[in-house]
Amino acid sequence: MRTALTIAGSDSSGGAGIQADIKTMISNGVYAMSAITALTAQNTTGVTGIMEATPEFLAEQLDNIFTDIYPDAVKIGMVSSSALIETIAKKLHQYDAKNIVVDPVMVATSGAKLINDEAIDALKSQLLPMATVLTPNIPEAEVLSGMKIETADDMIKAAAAIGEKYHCAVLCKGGHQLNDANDLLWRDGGYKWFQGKRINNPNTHGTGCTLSSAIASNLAKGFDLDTSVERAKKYISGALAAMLDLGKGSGPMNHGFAIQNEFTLAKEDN
Ligand SMILES: Nc1ncnc2c1ncn2[C@@H]1O[C@H](COP(=O)(O)OP(=O)(O)OP(=O)(O)O)[C@@H](O)[C@H]1O
Ligand SMILES: Cc1ncc(CO)c(N)n1
Repeated sequence: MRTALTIAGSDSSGGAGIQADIKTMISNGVYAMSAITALTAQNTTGVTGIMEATPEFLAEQLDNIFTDIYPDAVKIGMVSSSALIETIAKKLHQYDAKNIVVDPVMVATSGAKLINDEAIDALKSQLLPMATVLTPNIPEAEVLSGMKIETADDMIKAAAAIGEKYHCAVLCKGGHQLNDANDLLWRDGGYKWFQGKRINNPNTHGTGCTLSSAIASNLAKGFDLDTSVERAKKYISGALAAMLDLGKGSGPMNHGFAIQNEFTLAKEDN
């Protein structure tokens, strides 16, 4: 079985972060591992607290993972401080990690800030150059490119500027802001649109985490980047279309839609 690692923050409400990543990885057929950068106390209405891991303890988690079950792909999500970013960059270099998907998490769906300002420079200088693919939404692409994004053409320009600067592929997500469910992949000097059918579901907590983990899972399985993005879009569309409705805010998706079949008896039990 292929293996994938998420390096991210825990979401106590289970819809985003580490929990979304692990659910996504299982559903996409890979073995999931995690190195936790921070605990968050949050639910669908907001984040009330963040407790960071120490850089030493994050390093220890990564040492245990890489020296035993080597991950075929790595997804990086919420990393709130420059010390944690430096630790991740050092360890991924040391273990020659492959297929690195960086989701430059800055703000939660609920609006809470998940990265310190000082960490954005470290993210740019240390993590982006290691990425196989980077998955910013529009506000994140604006911060990383320094450009305002108002049109689909601006998405192409910003993705190209980021990709050329940091030598990585860039998937700029139209998401809820601009282009409905159409995402732009820039790589190797060219670009391609991935058209998604917009699903009328207000419950989008953790969509960014889920998409990046689905891409990592498919890269781990040996699919090329275009195919991995295609398959990840199909997975997230299915999870949104399952129309789970939990919580008082923007709720989580049903990550398990693809594996809730007659063998799990999940449908009969609910
Ligand atoms: N209503 C929707 N219908 C179909 N696809 C959607 C919808 N909303 C988002 N997506 C898709 O979900 C994926 C994640 O994109 P999104 O822009 O929501 O990420 P994000 O803003 O980083 O998420 P988060 O709020 O978790 O940080 C993208 O492929 C996007 O096109
Ligand atoms: C831990 C965590 N990571 C990422 C996000 C972004 O949705 C979130 N809400 N929580």
